[in-house]
Amino acid sequence: MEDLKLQVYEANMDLPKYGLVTFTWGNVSAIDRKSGYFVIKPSGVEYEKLHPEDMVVVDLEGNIVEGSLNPSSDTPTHLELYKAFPNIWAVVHTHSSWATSWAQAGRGIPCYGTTHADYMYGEIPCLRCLNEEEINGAYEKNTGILIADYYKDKDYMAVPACLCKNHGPFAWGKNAREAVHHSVVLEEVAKMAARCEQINPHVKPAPRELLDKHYLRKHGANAYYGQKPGRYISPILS
Ligand SMILES: O=C(CO)[C@@H](O)[C@H](O)COP(=O)(O)O
Repeated sequence: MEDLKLQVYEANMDLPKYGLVTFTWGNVSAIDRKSGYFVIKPSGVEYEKLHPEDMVVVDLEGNIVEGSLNPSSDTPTHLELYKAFPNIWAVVHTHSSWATSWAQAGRGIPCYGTTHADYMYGEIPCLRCLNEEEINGAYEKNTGILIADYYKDKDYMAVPACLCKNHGPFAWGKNAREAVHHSVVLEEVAKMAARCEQINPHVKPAPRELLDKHYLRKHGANAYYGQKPGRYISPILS
């Protein structure tokens, strides 16, 4: 687990490096699928005071397996995503300001150009706000269940990120580095899309041919994790 702790530490340190976090508003985790243990940033620890040995190891029941600090408050959300998405190995949550602005506005981010299309096969969805019972219950767990439920009939790697209304963005990937990369892409396309709509309020999403051209040439319809041909269900095709 020491290697995974170092990977997760480095990925967490990339959050301030890429301007995705203010104070401690973000966390990265990654899972060892053999043991079912995942490593996550400790709660409330400033990045500049963070060390690899501070990372917390948690099992898929939510028990702390290793570590003296409390795991991120978002641990239950990460946990639900690892249970629901067997082909992911890392999760990132931030409050990056452009993506969080779309989340607060309750809007998904349309694909307006090839920057978006290269990584996300269509609109980045904004999921509904949790209801009163979900908010007053196990909020973070319910956030993970909401995301898992949205993607249950979709290819969660075709659009490896989403927005949770009145909260913020979550992203995932095949390792911590890729999950952070998706978070950076998300924040950049959120910024571009907001400005695009300011410049031209009547702007339309990019044509489907452009989306297909850019996404599929990079990822292919079944590029991810050996998915069976014909099984491919993208968020916008289902
Ligand atoms: O979404 C939230 C709070 O609204 C959290 O993501 C915090 O922004 C980070 O919490 P820790 O990881 O430090 O517990």
